[in-house]
Amino acid sequence: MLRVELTSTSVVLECLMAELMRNPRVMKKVQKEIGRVVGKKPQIDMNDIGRMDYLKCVIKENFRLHPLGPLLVQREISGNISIGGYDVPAKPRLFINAWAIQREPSSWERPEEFFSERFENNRVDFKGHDFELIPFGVGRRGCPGLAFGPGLLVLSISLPMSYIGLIGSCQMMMNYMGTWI
Ligand code: HEM
Repeated sequence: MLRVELTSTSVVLECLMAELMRNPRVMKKVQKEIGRVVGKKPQIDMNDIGRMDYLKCVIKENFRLHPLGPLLVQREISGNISIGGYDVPAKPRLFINAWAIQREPSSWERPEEFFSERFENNRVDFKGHDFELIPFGVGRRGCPGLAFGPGLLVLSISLPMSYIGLIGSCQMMMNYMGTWI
């Protein structure tokens, strides 16, 4: 199980790296923030993570555009229900399409664009209370890795980037992940 779940974090990280390479404007902003908060310190701590507000927006935007498994959230329906005017009988398995929900134009302006600033001064989070952003699922069967999955991403991105730049960090991360997968 641990092997699989570390793989999930590395897949998300890979998408994040790709988005940073595709969006040099965002990458520069992230590098600047990391430089300001971490500088050349040999270690980063929880206080540093708390101060990287832009990186958090970037991570949220990455979760929005690239949910790990678009149909990973599944539920069995316990009783007859009605959803959006459709009657659904008890028992069938319901696949919740996070990919479509997180690109829904009525919830997100310019949904196809990687625009991290949309999360600045925005209460929407991925903790399972805002149903327009559900990369970790929701409710009792939601992902228990929520507590540290995003933290792992911040650490993985910020440490290598503050020293050796993105390309080097990509290689380093891939090597690092390779030791776990
Ligand atoms: C960025 C990383 C991760 C993402 C995006 C992610 C996403 C998800 C999603 C969407 C689900 C289904 C939730 C639902 O049905 O409501 C899930 C389930 C689960 N995740 Fe994660 N996950 C991540 C990392 C982790 C980590 C690091 C761990 C553990 C160390 C973990 C452990 C689990 C377990 C045990 C379940 C099954 C929960 C259940 O069925 O009750 N995940 N994950």
